[in-house]
Amino acid sequence: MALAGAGASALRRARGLVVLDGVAAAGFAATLAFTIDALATGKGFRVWLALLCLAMIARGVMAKLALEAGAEAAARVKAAARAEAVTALVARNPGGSVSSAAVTTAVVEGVEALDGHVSRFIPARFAAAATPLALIAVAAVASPIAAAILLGALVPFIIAMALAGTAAAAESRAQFLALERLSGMFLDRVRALPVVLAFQAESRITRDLARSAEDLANRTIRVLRVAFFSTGALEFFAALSVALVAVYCGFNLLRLLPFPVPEQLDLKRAFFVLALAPEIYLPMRRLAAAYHDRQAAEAATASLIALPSASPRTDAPTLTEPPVIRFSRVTIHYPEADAPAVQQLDLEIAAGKIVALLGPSGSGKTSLLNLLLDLAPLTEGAVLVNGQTLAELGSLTGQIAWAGQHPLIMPGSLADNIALAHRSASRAEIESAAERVGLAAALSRRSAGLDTWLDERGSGLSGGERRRLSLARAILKPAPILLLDEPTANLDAAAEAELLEAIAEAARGRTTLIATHAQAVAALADHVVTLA
Ligand SMILES: Nc1ncnc2c1ncn2[C@@H]1O[C@H](COP(=O)(O)OP(=O)(O)OP(=O)(O)O)[C@@H](O)[C@H]1O
Repeated sequence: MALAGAGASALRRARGLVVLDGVAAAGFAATLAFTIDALATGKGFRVWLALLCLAMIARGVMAKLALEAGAEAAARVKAAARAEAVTALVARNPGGSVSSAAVTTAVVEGVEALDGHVSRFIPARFAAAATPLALIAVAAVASPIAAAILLGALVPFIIAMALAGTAAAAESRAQFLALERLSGMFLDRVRALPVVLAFQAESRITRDLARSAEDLANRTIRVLRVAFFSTGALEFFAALSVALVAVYCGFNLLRLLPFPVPEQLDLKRAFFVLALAPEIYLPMRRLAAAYHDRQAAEAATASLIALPSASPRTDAPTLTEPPVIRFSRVTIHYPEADAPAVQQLDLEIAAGKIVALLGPSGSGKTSLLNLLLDLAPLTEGAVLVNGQTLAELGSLTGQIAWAGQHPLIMPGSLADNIALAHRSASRAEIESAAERVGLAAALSRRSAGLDTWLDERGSGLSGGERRRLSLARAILKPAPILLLDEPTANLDAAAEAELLEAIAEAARGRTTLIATHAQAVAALADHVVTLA
């Protein structure tokens, strides 16, 4: 995912602040050394103490500002990543399929995992690269030998960091995959809850979920174990090098070193080096602490990259009249299928006329409707609207009223669900659409009428009522093209006869394509095409 640019200025600020923090650390060590020296000599003690306090305050302020800048950068990167992932999903390639569980985990947990990487790891990595060597160079001004000890001790520290990082990478990836598996499983089982209950599979599903949850817990513990071990090793080397410097400074001050050295430290220089030593390791310890954030982000990024990407579609210019639609030698071949769903089809729907598609199940009727909705891939040929190809025009979906075979039902009232197709419809328009498709009888049985609450499964609606709801949406939406997919399936002959009038009325003044098995519906058409 190309997230370059998002949060870049906040990140630059965070990096600048961590460098300034290094400068303040040197200032703190210097003022501490001079304060101690002034305490011994009695000269300028108050001035040095005031400067020491100032250095401490400056460090606190800089740490706070760096945290804020890191958090701001992370918030911007996460917002950009989420927007990019959602745009890619909405504009995904027609006919491609993505597991909704993988998408949910990638967009929610995956994007969230970028937080620590941007807010902590990136500034910490910059500080670890820039500060330790600069501070060792500063320490060398006071004591070249202490600086050499600090430099030498950096080597095992860096090796320990690299080893810990490699071990953590594999564990983090495994943990993220376990999380993805558990989220996917949970989402699927919640969706299929009525089926689970109907087949009395609750205990088996509970066991499966418990196993997945335990797997995630075990993998999380392994990640934590690697993190604790690596932190322990790093703290050991940091403490060891500070101790070595302390021993060297102490023995040098007391002139008790068992070997000759070319320098003699005084109290001021010894204190300066001693106060500076922990500061040299601090950025690397912070980096090690933030290393898990990087691993988590890497594991999550793999899932984000796996999401399909497609450039957002442009919308076709608004059609003021029902258009002529022509399918010219159209072939639809789904990427996963062995054979094409539709091959070399020629078909023209005159402006404002109705064409019915008849044909056995699987002959490609729905696929042809889906082609106009950008939901099926155009493998060969062209779809022309008023003589222009869809590729030239852009997406027509905003100008199509559509009643599909499996209407999407959102949690909300029946009225809200009808209005999904046309958000600005008035209550009177919604009521009229519901009545025209014969929902009135169904509504009279429910005390709340159009305000009857539906869950996302549409529980409580019969198959026929779902069809009617779908048709009501298509009737409500003012669009010059109408696509109906099996509008009378699941209805008995009497209900079908009732709906025919509503369909004929809905098609009036629109270019209409109806996929159907019903001869009565086909009889409404100006032209009937039978697919092989
Ligand atoms: N997303 C898809 N990926 C792969 N194959 C698909 C996809 N959608 C449809 N197909 C296949 O394309 C062929 C045509 O399917 P389509 O749904 O268009 O037929 P249909 O005539 O509308 O069938 P029905 O009358 O049962 O609704 C079928 O073999 C189907 O399995």
